[in-house]
Amino acid sequence: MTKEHPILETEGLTIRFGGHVAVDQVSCAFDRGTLTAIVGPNGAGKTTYFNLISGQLRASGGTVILNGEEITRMSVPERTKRGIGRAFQLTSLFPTLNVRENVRLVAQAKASKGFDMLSMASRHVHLIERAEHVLNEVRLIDQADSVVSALPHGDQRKLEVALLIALGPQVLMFDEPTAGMSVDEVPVILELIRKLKNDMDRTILLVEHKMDVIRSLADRIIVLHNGALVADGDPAEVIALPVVQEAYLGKTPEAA
Ligand SMILES: Nc1ncnc2c1ncn2[C@@H]1O[C@H](COP(=O)(O)OP(=O)(O)OP(=O)(O)O)[C@@H](O)[C@H]1O
Repeated sequence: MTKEHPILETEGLTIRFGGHVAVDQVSCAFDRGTLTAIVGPNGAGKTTYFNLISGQLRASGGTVILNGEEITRMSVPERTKRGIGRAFQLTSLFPTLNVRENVRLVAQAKASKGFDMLSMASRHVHLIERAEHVLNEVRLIDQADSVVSALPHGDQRKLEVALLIALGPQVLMFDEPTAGMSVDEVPVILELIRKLKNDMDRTILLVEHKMDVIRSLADRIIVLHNGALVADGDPAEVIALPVVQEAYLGKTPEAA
């Protein structure tokens, strides 16, 4: 069997802010059905690298390729349409609407291409069913009638994941998904990401500082430092690298 081409690639991806090179010639390929954690010290360029992939920032140089198509100069909506989904873009889409309506609206936006083929009524039923399915998947069904702005923080984060799933992206990007969560909320989000990962069609990129989260989820770790890719490989091997332990995570191997 021939190997599939990577779903996502960056080639020499670079961005400069004035004289500062925040992402420096990063070349990396991501295979379908994998979860890659992106680690590195504060200011290493992780979020900027995400912004270049999702389209919030335009590259100074290099390319971003999705499914063999160059998307480097496309807008965020164009990239979203092609299959790049990023959790934070969807936060509190319509804070005054309830949870179910928020998910339905995203499902509707996703399905809008087929508008002429379905009657309004059957289409509406289908979208409601799709919303219910997604809310079951993220265990938010009991909050389906709650107004988003009144949801507890943990449930808002679950809704972000629900909106992402409703969008049906091929590449799912999470930037510190457990940041600011209480200890009992963290396992719920991790379990959701694990479930997404087990669906082989989904490719996940995760920026994360917590090593226990990375250990439990990642198939691969890449390390950025001063904007450059300095390590890439199997989690156990990358975590054990002295350079990661000492310089990037500030811990001894025993403590990490
Ligand atoms: N819009 C911008 N204008 C100028 N400098 C920027 C901009 N965005 C990011 N930077 C700089 O680029 C570098 C990389 O920042 P980035 O936020 O990507 O790091 P990070 O690895 O995500 O850090 P953290 O772990 O703290 O979130 C930093 O030096 C930051 O100050």
